[in-house]
Order: sequence, then structure tokens, then C-alpha cells
Amino acid sequence: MDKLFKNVVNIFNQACKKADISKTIHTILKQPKNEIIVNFPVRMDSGEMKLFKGYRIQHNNILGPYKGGFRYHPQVNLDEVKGLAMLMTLKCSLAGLPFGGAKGGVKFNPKDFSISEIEKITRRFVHALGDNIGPNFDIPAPDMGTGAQTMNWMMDTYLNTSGSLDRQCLKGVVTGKSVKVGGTKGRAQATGYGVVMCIEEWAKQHNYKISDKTFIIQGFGNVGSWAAKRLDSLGAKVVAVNDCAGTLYMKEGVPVRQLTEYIAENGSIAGFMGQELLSREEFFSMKADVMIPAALENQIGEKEAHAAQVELIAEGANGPITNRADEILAEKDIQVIPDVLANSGGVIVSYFEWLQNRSNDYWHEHHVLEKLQDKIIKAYHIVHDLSIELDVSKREAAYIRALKNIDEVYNERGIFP
Ligand SMILES: NC(=O)C1=CN([C@@H]2O[C@H](COP(=O)(O)OP(=O)(O)OC[C@H]3O[C@@H](n4cnc5c(N)ncnc54)[C@H](O)[C@@H]3O)[C@@H](O)[C@H]2O)C=CC1
Ligand SMILES: O=C(O)CCC(=O)C(=O)O
Repeated sequence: MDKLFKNVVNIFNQACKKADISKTIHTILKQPKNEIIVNFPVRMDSGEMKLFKGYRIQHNNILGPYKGGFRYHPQVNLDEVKGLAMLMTLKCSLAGLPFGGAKGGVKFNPKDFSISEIEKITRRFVHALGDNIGPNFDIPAPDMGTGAQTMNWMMDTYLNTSGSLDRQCLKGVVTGKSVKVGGTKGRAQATGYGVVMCIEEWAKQHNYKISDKTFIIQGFGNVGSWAAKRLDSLGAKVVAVNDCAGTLYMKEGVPVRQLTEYIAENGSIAGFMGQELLSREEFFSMKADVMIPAALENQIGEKEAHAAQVELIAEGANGPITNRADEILAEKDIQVIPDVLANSGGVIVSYFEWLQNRSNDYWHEHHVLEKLQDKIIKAYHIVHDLSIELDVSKREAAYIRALKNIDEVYNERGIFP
């Protein structure tokens, strides 16, 4: 199994060389600043006490408070969270946000626990983290297996345990909250919409009519389902969706809203409209125009890259393509819009939420989405132009741009001896 951190560091090393990043800055950035691991007990509905392991990896904060999601998944481990945290540092820098990078998670499968148990795990986790998070220090957000409800519980626990009376500003301790409790309009759809905004820009450059094209999506959670909804509204056809249960293939296009509602009720695509599911292999070898991986990392390895029959891959997930697969895709002339650009819509709108919490002034949805579009398209063109100028992949160009920005800030500030 490929290791995410190793894959991310390999590209980081190449990019540091090409960007002429000094040895000092390279040394600072190649490992996270803080690795926080907490083991905390939670009483289950049965009365039994269970121990959970939680992580918060704070990679770098030269640009501002640490920022990045919390994941609830049985595979959560130190290597994974370190890789994801480094990606956040690069993502925030590329998007021009005043944030550093972090990531965290708890190793468990939410599907095996009741809602009240998940609430207790969440509250206990926040309690165990204590002052390691805060609205001016480290600001978590949703990722796989977490969502607005999780963030609401986190904010509530933090407000009730922090001892500060500044209730308004403290709301910004987490982003991705529901709108009623201080979240922003547009955060739910931000990541998926951002992925499609990048594809729309790519399509303009390639004279590509999105409404004539076919799309396949792995993962139909927050990112995958909102990407599908935007594609649907553009008249594009999502012909296949893959999740843990298998691959749903519908030649005439998947009915996106019905599928979203079905998954919300049933947990997966299994049984949708009585359709027989195809295999995972059939998904990755399917002929279509664009693939959006929006599930876990390392999903497209050597085998999947050889099998791929698409023209473009836009990474909704973090780290879905291994280093070797990247090379094979390049040899096959399959283009990739990399994670740190394609899925940055989530953290961009998280930044807007944090600003709204600070000012207590809440924005219209169209204003949020317009500002998201401005920022992500600007980043898209920076990456595209640099990749042409330096003759490197978009992934390398994105890393180079992000690293140069961080390097400049370190150089202007100086490094504490
Ligand atoms: N939620 C957000 O705002 C952001 C999420 N991301 C990344 O996007 C990806 C998906 O995140 P979310 O949509 O938030 O998660 P989610 O928990 O809402 O949905 C995950 C989806 O992936 C599927 N899945 C899980 N394991 C799978 C497997 N082994 N094979 C196939 N499908 C599988 C699940 O069935 C589900 O449909 C992750 O890599 C995450 O880090 C990136 C930026 C922001
Ligand atoms: O919204 C955020 O702050 C972070 C989202 C995230 O975890 C990611 O972009 O991978």
C-alpha cells in the first residue's frame, strides 16, 4: 500500500528543487511542527467504556492559524494525517489564504456507532485536544465521515469548555458548521462546486462542451454529490458512481438528486433503482471523458492508471493518485487537475465563514459562490501558466507556487534562531 505522506513528500522535494527553496525552509517544511495524538475514553450506549485514538497534525503556521479538516474513518493513521496536513499548508498558500495547514481525525467507523455515541466521541475528542485548537490558532473543518453536525458539536463543546466569554469570535473555532449555528451559506457545496469550476475553466481552454461530456465519480459524499449536482445543472451526464458497495452505471446518466436522497437514507448506492452494481475495476477502466475521484487517497495506482480511459482527472479527494500512477497518466497524456487546486473550494469558503464569524456579518449565498469562483479561477490560471512556463505538471506547478509564497514570507520575516 502506498503511503500518502511519502507520495506528498516526493513531489514536495522535486518542487523545492525546481523552486530553488533554501535548505533551511526545506528542512522546516519536510516534517510537521506538531504531532498531537490523544487517547480518550468514551462510554458507549451499552455502558461499556471504549478507548479512541485521535490525531491533530499541525504542519505549518507561517501564513496564519493552522487550518484543515477532521476525518472519522477506520483507516485514519499518523502517516495519512501527516500527508493530508502538508497538503493543507500548500493548498492554503496556493489559494492565497492567511492560513497554515493541519489535519486530524479519529480512527473509527462512524457507521458502527449510534448518533449519540458519535456525539460523545466528538465532544470527548475536542475536550482531549483542549487548547490545541482555537479560532486564532488551529481551526478544524469537515472531511471524510464528518459534516456540519460534527462541527456544531465541536463548536458547542469548545464554547462550553474554553472559559472565555468572547462567545461570538469563538464560533470561528471550527468552520463547516450549519448555517443556523454560525456557518456560512455555500460551505456544503463549496468543495464539489470548486472541483467543477476548475473543470469548467479547463473546458474553456480546450474547447470542450461540458454538456456533451460524460463524467464518472468515485465517492458520492459531500464532495462527489455536490460536484455531480453542479455537473447536472450544466447539462453534463454522470454515467457512473463508485463507492464501497461497487459501481453504479447508468448509460443515460445517473439521476443525481434521487441518488443523493437514496444514499442519505440507505448509506450507499447498493440497491438504487434495482440496478446491478459493476466492480471497482470496471469503474477505473470505464470509457468516459472526465473522472472525479472524491473518496480516499491512493485509489489510482499503477493498475488503475494503466486501465484509465478518460481525458481528464480532477482530484476532489486528497492524494487519490500515487506518484507512479501520475507518471503513467502523463505518458498516456491524461491530464490531471491536482487536489491542492481542484478541491480548494472547501477551505476557501471556510475562510469566508471564519471572516463572517469575526465580523458577525453574514453573506448571501451568491456572494459566497462568486467570491469562491474568483479565487479558485485565479489559482487555476496561476497554476496553468506556471506549468507551461516551467514545463512541469499542474501538480508540480501548484506545489512550486505555494512553496515560493511560503519561502518569501519566511525570508521577509526571518527565522527565529
Ligand atoms: N469535505 C470537504 O469539504 C473536503 C473533502 N476533501 C476530500 O474529499 C474526499 C471525500 O471527502 P467527503 O466527500 O467530505 O467525504 P464523505 O465522507 O462525505 O464521502 C466519502 C465518500 O467516499 C466513499 N468511499 C469511502 N471509502 C471508499 C472506498 N474504499 N471506495 C470507494 N468509495 C469510498 C463513501 O461511500 C462516500 O460516498 C476526501 O479525500 C477528503 O479529504 C477535500 C477538500 C475538502
Ligand atoms: O475547510 C477546511 O478548512 C479544510 C477542508 C479540508 O480538510 C481540505 O481541504 O482537505
